[in-house]
Amino acid sequence: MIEVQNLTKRFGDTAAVDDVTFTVRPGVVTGFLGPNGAGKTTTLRAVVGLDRPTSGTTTVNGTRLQQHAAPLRELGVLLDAGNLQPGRSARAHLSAIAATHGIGRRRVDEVLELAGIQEVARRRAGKFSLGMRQRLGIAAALLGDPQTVVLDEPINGLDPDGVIWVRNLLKQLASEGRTVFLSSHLMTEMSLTADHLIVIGRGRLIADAPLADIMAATDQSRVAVRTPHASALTAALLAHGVTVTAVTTDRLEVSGMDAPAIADVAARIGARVHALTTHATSLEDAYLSLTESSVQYRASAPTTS
Ligand SMILES: Nc1ncnc2c1ncn2[C@@H]1O[C@H](COP(=O)(O)OP(=O)(O)OP(=O)(O)O)[C@@H](O)[C@H]1O
Repeated sequence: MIEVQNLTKRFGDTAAVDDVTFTVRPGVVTGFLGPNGAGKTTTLRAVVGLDRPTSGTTTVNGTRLQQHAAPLRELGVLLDAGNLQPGRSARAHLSAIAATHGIGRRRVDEVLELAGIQEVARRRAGKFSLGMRQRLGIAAALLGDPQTVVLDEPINGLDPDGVIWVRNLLKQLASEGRTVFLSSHLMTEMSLTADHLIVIGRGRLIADAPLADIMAATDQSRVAVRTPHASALTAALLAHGVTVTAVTTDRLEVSGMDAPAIADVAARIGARVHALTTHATSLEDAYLSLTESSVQYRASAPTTS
């Protein structure tokens, strides 16, 4: 369990994190989302003891991290996969970390195998691809068989196999009753992996809820309609109070009514329909609507000439 209580972290005049309180519970995968500069890394650095908060507290498994006798056994961390000595082999890297906690060679072999890098264990980590470094970083995070894991962007640079591996690994860790907290900018992957989401923007908490609730609260599902009778169907649909957008002369986008109901309206007025395609709300839609007012760095829309 991770408990963040009234966490504030200032850098000069900037409040990178501003009075944030949340709990990350065991047994589920919790995703941490927010626009660039929202304060995610600052929060994670405070949680893992790398930064001292300006005010507020963070605890891991009920205790301040500094007070744990063997922190690696409590908390596994992946914050910066590039942070390793390039001349060392993967095995030497893990062995050096293991030695600080009296963790034996057998566990080093176990995590090398778990991360799928035992074949390259003797190669210099400096020669590793980003994906292999990520795997090595995750192996290091799991060395102490920790009850809680914190991973910042763990799927960066991974190939599709690697992405699926991380997804299954995190779900497995959660199903064993561990606390799993990860940040990622990759919405589709987050929606496939996380059960619960914590969202921050401009240093403040925006949402702390199950993924399903966040998706349900932003029902932006829409139906694409292909019809040679677009104007007659538009008029009939508008009479039902739904929103209709003409995409091309024979394509409409409808929100506020599901596909069967649209088909019924079309049948009643004798409008032929060639295709009806439902686009469900994506986590990206839900996320954008949640963070709309808290995006600090938004690119302006491209202009068309
Ligand atoms: N060491 C630092 N010194 C000064 N300002 C900092 C420092 N670290 C972070 N900040 C500022 O704090 C704010 C939050 O940054 P943070 O890196 O925590 O955001 P983030 O959500 O992790 O962003 P990203 O998604 O881009 O990684 C930003 O305005 C950033 O410029």
